[in-house]
Amino acid sequence: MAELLWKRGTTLGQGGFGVVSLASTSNALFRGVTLSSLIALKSCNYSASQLLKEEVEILQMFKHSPYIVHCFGANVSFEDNVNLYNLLLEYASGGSLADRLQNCNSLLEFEVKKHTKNVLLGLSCINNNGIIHCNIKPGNILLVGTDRTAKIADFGLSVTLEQGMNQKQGIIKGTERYMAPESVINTEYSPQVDIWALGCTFEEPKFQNSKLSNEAQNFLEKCLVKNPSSRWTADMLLNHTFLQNSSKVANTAKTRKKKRRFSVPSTQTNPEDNIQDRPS
Ligand SMILES: Nc1ncnc2c1ncn2[C@@H]1O[C@H](COP(=O)(O)OP(=O)(O)OP(=O)(O)O)[C@@H](O)[C@H]1O
Repeated sequence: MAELLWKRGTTLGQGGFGVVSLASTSNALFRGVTLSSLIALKSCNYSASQLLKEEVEILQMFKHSPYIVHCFGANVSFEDNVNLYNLLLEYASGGSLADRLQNCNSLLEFEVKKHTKNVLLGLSCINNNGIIHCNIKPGNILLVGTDRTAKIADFGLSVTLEQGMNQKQGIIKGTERYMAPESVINTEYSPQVDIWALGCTFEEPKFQNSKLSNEAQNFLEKCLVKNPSSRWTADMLLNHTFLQNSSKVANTAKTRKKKRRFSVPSTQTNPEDNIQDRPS
């Protein structure tokens, strides 16, 4: 099978499990997919590549979802006398939602609506296929293409439903400020932890603030229900009134220059804030 040829460029960022770099490719078409000339490489030392190998397997499951970052496979390179394991990913030219928030402090409600809808479509696909992401946060929502489509990335902490059910061994996964109460208190993991994290992603610190529309406020309340069995699922939230007619609202909002904004909690960038396999 044809190899995807690439040349490593500048570093885009550093995560808990590897370094992400920009790379240029020479293949215009790869395994039936038309490539842009740029991809992203998530690389780590080959000897510590188990988590990236698991991540590539999960990403391959979702290669047909437009709301999950596309993975072109993985390969090994020898650079500066080190064997590196590389995940070949679709490049998000818009950066992450965390970058977007850092640059603007708050988002117009129509933009929140658009991103929320896309993330929920991705989560519905993930959760209905038996996977729990476990690390939904602004830094793991990437904005791809000129239309800045929000896509879910970084499956480094993901588990299957079965693994989630058997997680009750004092093992905590996730990024603290986005972790659902049941996972912090009882190390309980179900698809509902992703919904809590989504709520935290778009929650305003002053949640009662009248700047939010009633629909937006009600939507967040459904995400942030303490009891996971009463928390709404991704499919239920996709039918919430907040997300209805989102493109129409986007146009109206644009033309009338509505000033309804979501400010979002400052995002954390310290990889040590990520908790992985930490005994409680
Ligand atoms: N496909 C991509 N295109 C563009 N930038 C990316 C891509 N994947 C990751 N990045 C950027 O690289 C940085 C590191 O990403 P990575 O997923 O490794 O870690 P993280 O989510 O920041 O941290 P952690 O792994 O600790 O949760 C992030 O800032 C992210 O925005």
